[in-house]
Amino acid sequence: MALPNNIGDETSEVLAAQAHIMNHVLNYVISMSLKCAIQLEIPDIIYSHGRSMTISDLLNALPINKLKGHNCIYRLMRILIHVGFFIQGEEGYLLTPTSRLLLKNEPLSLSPFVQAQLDPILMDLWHSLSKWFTNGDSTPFATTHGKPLFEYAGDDPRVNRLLNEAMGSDAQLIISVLIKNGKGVFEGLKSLVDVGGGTGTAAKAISNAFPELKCSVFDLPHVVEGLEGGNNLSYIGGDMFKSVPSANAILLKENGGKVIVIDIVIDNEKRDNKSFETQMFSDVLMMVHVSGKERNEQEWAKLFSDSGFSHYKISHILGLRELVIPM
Ligand SMILES: C[S@@+](CC[C@H](N)C(=O)[O-])C[C@H]1O[C@@H](n2cnc3c(N)ncnc32)[C@H](O)[C@@H]1O
Repeated sequence: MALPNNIGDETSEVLAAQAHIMNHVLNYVISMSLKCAIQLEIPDIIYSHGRSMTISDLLNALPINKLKGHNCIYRLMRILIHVGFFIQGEEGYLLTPTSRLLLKNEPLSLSPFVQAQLDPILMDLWHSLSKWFTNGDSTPFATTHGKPLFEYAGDDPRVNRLLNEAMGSDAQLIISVLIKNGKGVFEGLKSLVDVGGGTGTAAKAISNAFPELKCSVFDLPHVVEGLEGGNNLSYIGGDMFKSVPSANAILLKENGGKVIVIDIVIDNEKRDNKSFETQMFSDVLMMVHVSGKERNEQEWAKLFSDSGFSHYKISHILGLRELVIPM
């Protein structure tokens, strides 16, 4: 598209297109600034301060080279305030509900999720996405040092911990909402296995809320190695592709045959809203990280019917995730 000579509608269109490109391409500035703030423990420092925190107080409290301080921290905070992670009050910086959800000791903290998503081990996968599309072999994209990401984690304790903590932090909120608002889901169950249940965040919460329910966490051996269960909680290591029929992000399966899926259902009707955008993010993320996908309702329906279920119920009680129960 050549730039027109006279300033008019077409020029505005090109300028708007340029701004559109810049905004989307530079979006990583926000994620990476947030990651930096979390690594410097800025949310925790402001929280511990107990009231608005001036930039001088923040600089004094930060474990940074003071020569790099004032101006750069001010600029880092300015963008994070702009997008709603902090508030600039009259007397200094304050937390928002979003930054509270990033505090280290907050039970529902999403900090581990942020750290993992923005870790080079996951970010690197994106750099070879186009190469994968064009190369001649048929390997699934998501390989890290030649292995699927979750398998590779078995060779690298840092990545194992990073992924397990990230998955757990994401699961904590969802499962507490489900236990609070969807108690009926677990009624009548005697035993339940959380397939791909990570280090057991969800199963632990369920086993505590339902002491009569026997819960097992099933995941790859390196994920559950050394983990100890309790009265009604146990850990089993194995490969779901060998011993359990195909499962998705979180699959809870009772011995009697009830299947409970907590996952995204892509909703094309919501095309113009934010949650559709997040569903798209998640779908492409699944493609790149684990050669997986998010499904729309028709695709879920086909999966269930191919697996021998005649119908299913979708309940919208979990924000971005849905509770999907095939019957
Ligand atoms: C997206 S995470 C979900 C974790 C957990 N459900 C949670 O929400 O915290 C997927 C989980 O599946 C596990 N996984 C991947 N491949 C597996 C396999 N072949 N057999 C068993 N578990 C597997 C991973 O180790 C990981 O813990």
